[in-house]
Amino acid sequence: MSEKLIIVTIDGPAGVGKSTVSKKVAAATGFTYLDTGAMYRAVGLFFQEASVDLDNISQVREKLDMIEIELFPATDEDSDVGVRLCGEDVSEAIRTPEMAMVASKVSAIPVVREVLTKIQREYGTRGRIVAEGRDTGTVVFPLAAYKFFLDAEPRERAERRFRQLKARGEEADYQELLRMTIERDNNDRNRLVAPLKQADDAVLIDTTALDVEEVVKQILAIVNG
Ligand SMILES: Nc1ncnc2c1ncn2[C@@H]1O[C@H](COP(=O)(O)OP(=O)(O)OP(=O)(O)O)[C@@H](O)[C@H]1O
Ligand SMILES: Nc1ccn([C@@H]2O[C@H](COP(=O)(O)O)[C@@H](O)[C@H]2O)c(=O)n1
Repeated sequence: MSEKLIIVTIDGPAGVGKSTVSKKVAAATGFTYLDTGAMYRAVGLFFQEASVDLDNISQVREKLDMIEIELFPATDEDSDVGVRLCGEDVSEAIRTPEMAMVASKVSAIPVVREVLTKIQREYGTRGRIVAEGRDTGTVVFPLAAYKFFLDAEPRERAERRFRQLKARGEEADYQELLRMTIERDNNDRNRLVAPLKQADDAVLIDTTALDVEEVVKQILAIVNG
């Protein structure tokens, strides 16, 4: 396979470390990092601001036709990918735990997935992509050369999100984060369209007892073969 077609997919549940690990793998390989979650968060923000009735599919379709999402690279490994929504920088607004819950709702709507999956695949045609999300290895890039599924205990993942928010100087309630983590897991795993699951040919890495560097090392050992 020519190198330009190599795509790495990293899927897994909320708070497991996909973004952190994916950015480091992309930096180490010189690949481009694709944060598919940021797209769903941006759609969620757009629908919320436009007071879209998520049960009104024709309204959802009409609003989807108006949306313009632009991702731009994170300034460093510790920052998130930037997002412009119809020209407005919403990079911070999409990163709240509340927006994650909204994203988890809109991501269950088939036409939303259809539109965003098409955009994600267009990114993929460039090759040399590290794509992270819930369905990048099962639906978006089923022929990806390397697929990984990261997992960890829900309490560990809520702990990680708690430490992340506190480190950013943000208010955080561990019990509420644990509740939201479990709710997002249920939404993502049980939806009818593109549910969160390990691709049959994905390498499972249980990160519960591993630190970030150990996870990145395991992935690079396989990708760099
Ligand atoms: N193996 C690990 N051990 C300890 N902390 C980790 C590990 N992996 C990631 N983290 C930390 O956990 C926090 C959440 O990681 P990250 O945002 O990458 O998760 P995510 O899977 O992208 O979450 P979401 O899907 O909700 O966006 C970050 O502060 C990150 O540094
Ligand atoms: N490929 C994806 C990526 C994300 N989602 C949904 O968006 C929510 C937010 O994603 P984060 O990775 O930024 O937390 C997530 O909870 C999913 O519901 C998706 O469905 N498919």
